Amino acid sequence: MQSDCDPDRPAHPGVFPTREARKSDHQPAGCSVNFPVSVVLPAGGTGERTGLLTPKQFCSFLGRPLISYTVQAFERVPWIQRIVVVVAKENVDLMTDIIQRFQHRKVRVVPGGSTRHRSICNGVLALGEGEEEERPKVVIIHDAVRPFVEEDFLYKIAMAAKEQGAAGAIRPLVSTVIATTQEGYLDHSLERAKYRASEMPQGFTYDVIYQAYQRCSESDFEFGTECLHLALQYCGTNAKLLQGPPTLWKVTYKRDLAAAESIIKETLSGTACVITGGSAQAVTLADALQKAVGALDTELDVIPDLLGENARYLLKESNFIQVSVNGSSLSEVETLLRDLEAVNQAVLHPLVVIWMHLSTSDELSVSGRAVEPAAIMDLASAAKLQNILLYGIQLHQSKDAELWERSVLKVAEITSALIRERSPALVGQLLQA
Ligand SMILES: Nc1ccn([C@@H]2O[C@H](COP(=O)(O)OP(=O)(O)OP(=O)(O)O)[C@@H](O)[C@H]2O)c(=O)n1
Ligand SMILES: O=P(O)(O)OC[C@@H](O)[C@@H](O)[C@@H](O)CO
Repeated sequence: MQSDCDPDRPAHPGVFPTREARKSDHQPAGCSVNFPVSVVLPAGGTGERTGLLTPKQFCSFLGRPLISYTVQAFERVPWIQRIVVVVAKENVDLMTDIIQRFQHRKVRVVPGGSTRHRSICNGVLALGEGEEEERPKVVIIHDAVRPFVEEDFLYKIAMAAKEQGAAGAIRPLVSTVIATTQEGYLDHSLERAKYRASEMPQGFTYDVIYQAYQRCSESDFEFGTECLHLALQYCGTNAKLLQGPPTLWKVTYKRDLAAAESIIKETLSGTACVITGGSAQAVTLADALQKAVGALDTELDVIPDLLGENARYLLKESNFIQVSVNGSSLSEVETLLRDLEAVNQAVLHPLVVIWMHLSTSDELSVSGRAVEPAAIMDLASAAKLQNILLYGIQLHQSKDAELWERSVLKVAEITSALIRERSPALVGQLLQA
């Protein structure tokens, strides 16, 4: 086996799923892959261009580092067997902790190198360390700071890489590329229509990318930024280029972190389920809410309970609205919280639970509060420990149609904001609509 790309790279013991474990992975319709595919996620950089001390791949969004979102995007693809994450030596333990904390599978951590190519090379070598038959047919290489990648495009890249030996994602150029003189003047500009931006993911047959790194120069390792070029230059393999979706962008500058957080929050706030308990007034509120919140980009499913068929919502939903009518008991939402804790779905991101208290009798509207705020605050503090964000909204069902409509619109606005922002600051608050 050739010497390391980074001579002082210590092999990091990793555990890959056994062949038997792999066979259990089903393959979704439309993406049937009949050859082994592994992934290398270069994550060994320092993220200088963000201006932050924390490398961008470890910056947290909703309590989880960016790299964990990227790993999740790959580990949920059933035809991907192994994921090698390449991090700076000083971050190997941190990455190992992230894998354990967020219960990532199929992942091995490998120390990176002083440049991106050296890191990627270390990852490729790690994939070749097992028996020959354990080696992947195709290696997908993907910057760890590009978290928004979907299975269907990965499938296209993997299939093209198997056919051609190499494949890469491209996107149209936004700005024109120009060459400058030594003195900082325009030398010439390139005809933008003839060029494309090279993005990730890229795919290679294992032999091509392995040989490319065997044969490339020190200058390639030190200054290169393009694996497709290495495949062409050193293996004569001309990559198939596939136009990817706009979501393949790379987190590079500080503003990109804010953009990534906004997309993550948007992804989590698309749907919610309203549990009515079967009460007629709750159903009336839920139906009105469904129309109002729908207009605010969150789709609501209205269900009476989480029993039988409806239990599936516990496993697929990130946002829950428990409607309670009159009474001051929190028992229904306490039951919901217990059900959510039992399915342990809040490992990867915080769940939102909104307790919506609808008072329909006039005397309660006079007192203004049917529930002691301290009660919901205590419950919310306990739920927060399970990464569940509990909020309260109180509203009164007015007999005045206009007033009722205004209340429902206000509840819809508050509900959408709570689901979208997932703000820790409002946890346990009993908001009045
Ligand atoms: N020695 C290096 C340098 C970069 N990368 C990884 O390659 C990907 C793309 O590189 P880039 O966006 O340039 O990341 P950084 O090098 O961290 O950014 P900067 O240039 O701003 O420091 C990132 O996931 C980065 O962690 C790596 O694995 N090893
Ligand atoms: O140069 P950086 O390390 O910022 O990013 C790496 C990019 O060059 C690379 O991801 C794509 O251009 C495809 O090779």
